Amino acid sequence: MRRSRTIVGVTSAQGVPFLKGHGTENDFVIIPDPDGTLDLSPEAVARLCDRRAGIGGDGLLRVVRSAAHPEARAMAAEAEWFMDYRNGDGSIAEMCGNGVRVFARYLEHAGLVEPGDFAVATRAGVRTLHLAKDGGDVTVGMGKAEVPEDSESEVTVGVDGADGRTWSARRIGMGNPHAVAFVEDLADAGKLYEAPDVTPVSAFPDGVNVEFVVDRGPRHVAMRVHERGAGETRSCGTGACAVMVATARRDGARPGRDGLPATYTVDVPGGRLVITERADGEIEMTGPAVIVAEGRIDSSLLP
Ligand SMILES: N[C@@H](CCC[C@H](N)C(=O)O)C(=O)O
Repeated sequence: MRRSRTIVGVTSAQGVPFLKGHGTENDFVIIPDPDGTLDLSPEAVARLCDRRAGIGGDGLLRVVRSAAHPEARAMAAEAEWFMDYRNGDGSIAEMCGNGVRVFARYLEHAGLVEPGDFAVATRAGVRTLHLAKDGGDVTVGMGKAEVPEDSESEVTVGVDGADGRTWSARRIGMGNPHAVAFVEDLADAGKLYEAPDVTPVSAFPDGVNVEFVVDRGPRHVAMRVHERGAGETRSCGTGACAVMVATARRDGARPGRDGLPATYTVDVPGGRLVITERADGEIEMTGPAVIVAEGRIDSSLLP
């Protein structure tokens, strides 16, 4: 991709600029809106993310200066840029782990950050990122996982007509809500055309992302995910972190023992993520992030 040092203003006569990127095939429409002037309704987001009539994406990343966004102003001293993340159906989510790596790659692509360490503001708080100099993988500090004392839940699939299956699941918060179920075979989750039923419903007042996990080897698992607001996707970064934490708890691999971090490889349909829980409980995720296209949005999609 050609590297650019400027952001074109969103009021350009030829249409609003966009880019497309993905992290382990979790794909995003990226819209630079540094001054936060774009009125991005849920309907507009859903149109842009539509895979047939729009650009297509699991979600959308609006790139806004923290100082220009009411939800991020308080974080502006720590992080210049705010990731305004939206799910493909237009709903708002607190955090996106693959998205924040792609967001960082965009900032580098646009010449807004240099490789090395920097911070990005998200609805889940400030996240620190490390961009390697060679355009390689991106590492993000995802914060600490929330594992409620009583985190037992149940996940049921089969609401799409297949035979119903139910598994116990663990609730994990990674800034956004997750339910992690260990299964014998990833195919057991079925087609996932419909959202799995997750109980108790009261534990997930804002909906939930659901991960299905199988073992692949020592400290190595594979997962599928049904994302809130997007359906089944090829990857979910926060979901992979939730899976890592649930698996480490199951394995008794608590970090802090001997002062050593616990590291797991998590395979997703779209690639591989490496996730570490440090001795202090901080989760770090490393994985790819690429920009694949850029262009301008027709006014029919953003009237
Ligand atoms: N794909 C993301 C998660 C996006 C948000 C999620 N669908 C939600 O509603 O919480 C990731 O990589 O973490």
